[in-house]
Amino acid sequence: MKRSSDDHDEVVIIPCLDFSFNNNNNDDNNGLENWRKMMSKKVREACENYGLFFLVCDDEIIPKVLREKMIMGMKELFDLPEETKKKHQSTKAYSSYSSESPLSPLNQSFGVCDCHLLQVSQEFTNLMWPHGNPSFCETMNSMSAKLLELNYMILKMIQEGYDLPKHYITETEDMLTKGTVHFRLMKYKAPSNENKKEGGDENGLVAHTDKNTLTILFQNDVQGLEVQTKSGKWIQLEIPHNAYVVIVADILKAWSNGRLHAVNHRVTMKGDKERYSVGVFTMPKEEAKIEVPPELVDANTHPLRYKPFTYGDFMKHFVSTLDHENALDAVAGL
Ligand SMILES: O=C(O)CCC(=O)C(=O)O
Ligand SMILES: [Fe+2]
Repeated sequence: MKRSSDDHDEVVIIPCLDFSFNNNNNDDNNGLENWRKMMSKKVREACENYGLFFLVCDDEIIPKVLREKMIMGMKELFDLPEETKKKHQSTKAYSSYSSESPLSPLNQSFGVCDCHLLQVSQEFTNLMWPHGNPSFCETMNSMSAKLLELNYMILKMIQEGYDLPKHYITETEDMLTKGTVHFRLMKYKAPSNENKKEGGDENGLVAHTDKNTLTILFQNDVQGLEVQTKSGKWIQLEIPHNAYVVIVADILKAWSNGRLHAVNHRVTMKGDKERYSVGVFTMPKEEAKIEVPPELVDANTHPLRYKPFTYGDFMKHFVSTLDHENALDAVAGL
């Protein structure tokens, strides 16, 4: 468990789950199966209660050195001239370079769609560097593939946490995944001196819920990610060194009939250090129908909140309104 606090001293304990199988030294299969069952319940509880959890793991899941290489490579990437970075453009949503904007004056980001495919990361690094950058290409590709695998594993555990019949797990997996995967690299500048003199901090990323299924993030050790508790308070997360942050997004909230909490979050920059973060965002296919399993509906305690909808319709509505708070209810709310 890790503490996160805000200015009003509300202390919220965000669960920190250790996914290292080796730390659970069970030789027999039953041990592993029991471990997974127990962990699935913890994952479900954290996602229901907080809409997020911290995850730590051993090198077998994601090597620490890969994480370090990723952050180092990102520094080099964001240091490239603006005109080079702007070459990464696509008509697809969230798949281009975005420089600082009035809404996010400190934030630059690269969205790379399906970066776990080698050809995609090669095209990206060949575009950014005159001779490519085989080492960073390999790092990006490997990191996105590992985060994607972890993302799918957590999605499966969430479903197992609800003890749904086996056939659902495969069907839901097809529904919740199998779409494009967004890999995002972000840099947040430290707030300007002028702002610091006034003791202020600055908006790194505006408040939002994620519009995909499940997000995994990690950062260099500069804090800045804040979440809104169910009681409405904003707290700054103290993300443990080497931990990942797993965030429930809107599609999981809808699928689970509102049981899983899509947590509102934002980035606020303080201090004088730059922050780098990386995220993998899984999303369904456009035509995938998001439908609540009947097992998650209970007339008394959990009446049906969402009618079936396609991911494409939801995104079309969101992109045209940019209404973060009400997009889900507007499209599917009952
Ligand atoms: O930089 C971060 O830690 C958060 C990024 C985020 O929330 C997003 O890209 O949706
Ligand atoms: Fe987000």
